[in-house]
Amino acid sequence: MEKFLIFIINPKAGNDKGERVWKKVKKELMKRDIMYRSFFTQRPGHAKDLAQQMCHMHHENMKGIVSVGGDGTIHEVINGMGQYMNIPVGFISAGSGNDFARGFNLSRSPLHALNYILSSKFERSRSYDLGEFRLSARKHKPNYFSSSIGIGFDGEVAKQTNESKYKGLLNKVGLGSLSYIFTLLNLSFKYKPFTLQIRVDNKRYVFDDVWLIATTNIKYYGGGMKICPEARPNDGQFDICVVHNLSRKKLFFLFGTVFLGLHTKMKEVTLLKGRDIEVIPDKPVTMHADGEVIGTSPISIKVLPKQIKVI
Ligand SMILES: Nc1ncnc2c1ncn2[C@@H]1O[C@H](COP(=O)(O)OP(=O)(O)OP(=O)(O)O)[C@@H](O)[C@H]1O
Repeated sequence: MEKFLIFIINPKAGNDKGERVWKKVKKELMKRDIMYRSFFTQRPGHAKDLAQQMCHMHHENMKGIVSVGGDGTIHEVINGMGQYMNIPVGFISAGSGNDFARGFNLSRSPLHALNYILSSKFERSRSYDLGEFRLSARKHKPNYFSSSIGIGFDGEVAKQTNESKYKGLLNKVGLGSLSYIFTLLNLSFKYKPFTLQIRVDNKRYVFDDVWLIATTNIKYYGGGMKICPEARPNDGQFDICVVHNLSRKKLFFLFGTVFLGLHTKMKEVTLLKGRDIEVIPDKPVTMHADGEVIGTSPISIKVLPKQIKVI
């Protein structure tokens, strides 16, 4: 039996861009007479279930599994793959942020990315590091992330935006990204920083007045911010950025400089590197993994070197 590609499409990604991107991709696949199967997600969490079912049923007949959507969709696909992480994954950008494409050096143009996927030798896909995390310090079963985990201010921005009424309204008029800026501005006057204990490999640190901690596999974050400019997805470790003792005025300065990675020069920014990380704030703070809200701290994070294959 000829091997085929599986596409998992989030039609709602990028304010319905997923559906539009898929139409173009499908046309190209038909034109080139490519063997594939495709599935649309119908709800949050569905991409994970689909990936799990497809890997279970077709792992022997599959060339690869391609996620069409944003960072949240590929996050779910990877979490559904479980024991089948040896199956190569592809990514066609249709989200609003698409840091996965930036960080893994993939084209953000859907048709270029498709072209690249179709011409690649799947068995020779490169292996990259993957993140494993457990909530409540090692008691929970592991979940995975490919790009980053954000703890604190940005976790709260993600949570409050998703719960807001204005996100839906702005999405309808194609201005969904503005909803994050609204929440960010609002929270920047209200957010209460916290004290943090963090263990990175065998070293322990304490930081006061912490706004956020980002643990990243790639340098990009939140739609192109260079939060950890030295992060590489194949170096066997994570880069960590702790923002602490920051005045509210300087918070805006940080947002102005982070897209170029120049925030790292600020004395309020500490950068660390490590493989095995435990984060314990003095109160529960909201966290996201690859932009998806995952709950509240504490959390333990571990690098799984060369664990995923990216087409
Ligand atoms: N059919 C659906 N209806 C509503 N939400 C969905 C559906 N399918 C998936 N989702 C959810 O859509 C959310 C957003 O997806 P995704 O992150 O891929 O796009 P995005 O937010 O536009 O992009 P990015 O994360 O790159 O900014 C995810 O949380 C996912 O669970």
